[in-house]
Amino acid sequence: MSEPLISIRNLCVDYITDAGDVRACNNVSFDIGKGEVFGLAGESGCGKSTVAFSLMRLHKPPAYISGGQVLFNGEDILQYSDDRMQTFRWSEMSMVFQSAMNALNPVLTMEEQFCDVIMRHTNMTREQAVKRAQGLLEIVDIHPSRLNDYPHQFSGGMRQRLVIAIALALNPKMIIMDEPTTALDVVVQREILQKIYALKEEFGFSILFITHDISLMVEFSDRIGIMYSGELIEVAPSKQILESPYHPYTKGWVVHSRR
Ligand SMILES: Nc1ncnc2c1ncn2[C@@H]1O[C@H](COP(=O)(O)OP(=O)(O)OP(=O)(O)O)[C@@H](O)[C@H]1O
Repeated sequence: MSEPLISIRNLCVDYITDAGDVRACNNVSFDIGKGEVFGLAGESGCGKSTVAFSLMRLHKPPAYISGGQVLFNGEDILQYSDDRMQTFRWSEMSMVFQSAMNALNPVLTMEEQFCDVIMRHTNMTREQAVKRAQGLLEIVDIHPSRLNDYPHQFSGGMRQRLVIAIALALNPKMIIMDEPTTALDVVVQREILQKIYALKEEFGFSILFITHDISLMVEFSDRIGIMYSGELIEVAPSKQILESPYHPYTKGWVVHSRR
C-alpha cells in the first residue's frame, strides 16, 4: 500500500433502538493509501454503509459514532466542528451513492446543481463555475450543452456519471462509492467503473468501493476488507482474497458470491 491518506482506528458505530443499542461497526481499523482503491465487502447488513456514511459524518440518527478515530492526512475528522466538516465534505472527500436520482435535485438544471456545489466551496464566479461544470461534463463524456437539462432528461447511466462529475467537482482526495453502479445494467456498470478508474489514475484520488458484485470488486480494488457482523475480519490484496482467503468466513463468502 502507498502512504496512507486515511486511517480508520477502532471505529465504533451504534444504532439506538427500543431494544437497546445495536453495534453495527465494532472496532473497525484500516488504512486507505493515496491513490488506492479499497473494496469493502461482506453480506447485506454487515455494516459497510454504516462505515461509509460515518467516514463522511453523514450517518443519521439513530446511528451515532461511539468511539474511534478517522485520521485524514493525520487529523481526526471526528473532532472537526460541523462548520469545518462542511468545508471538508466534497472538497476533501466526496461520495457517490447507489441511487443517482436521489442525489440529484429533480427541479433544478444540472448547471444550477454544479454551480451550487462549486460556488459554495470556492471563490469562483458564476461564469468560472459554469466553465468548470462544462469541463466536468466533458470528463464524464457528456456534452457540455447538456448543462441546461434537468436530471430526468438523462439516462440512468448518464445520471450516475453526472453524480460522479459532481463528486469530482472540487478535486477531492478521496471518493466513497457505495454501490455506485448497482442500479445499472452490466455493460454500463463496467463502462462507468472503467471511467472512474481512468479518472483515478489521472487525478490520483483514493476510493472506498462498496459493491455486492465480487467480480467487479476484485477487478477494480487494490485491496479488499471483509466485514462480518460489524467487524472487519480480513484485509488482503484482492487477488489473495479471491485465490487464497485466510479467514473461513471469507472462503465461504468468495464461494457464495461467485455462484
Ligand atoms: N436505522 C437503523 N436502525 C437500527 N439498526 C440499523 C439501522 N440501520 C442499520 N442498522 C443496523 O446496522 C447493520 C448494518 O447496516 P448497514 O446498512 O451498514 O449494512 P450493509 O453491509 O451496508 O448492508 P447492505 O449491503 O444491505 O447495504 C444492520 O444489520 C442493522 O442491524
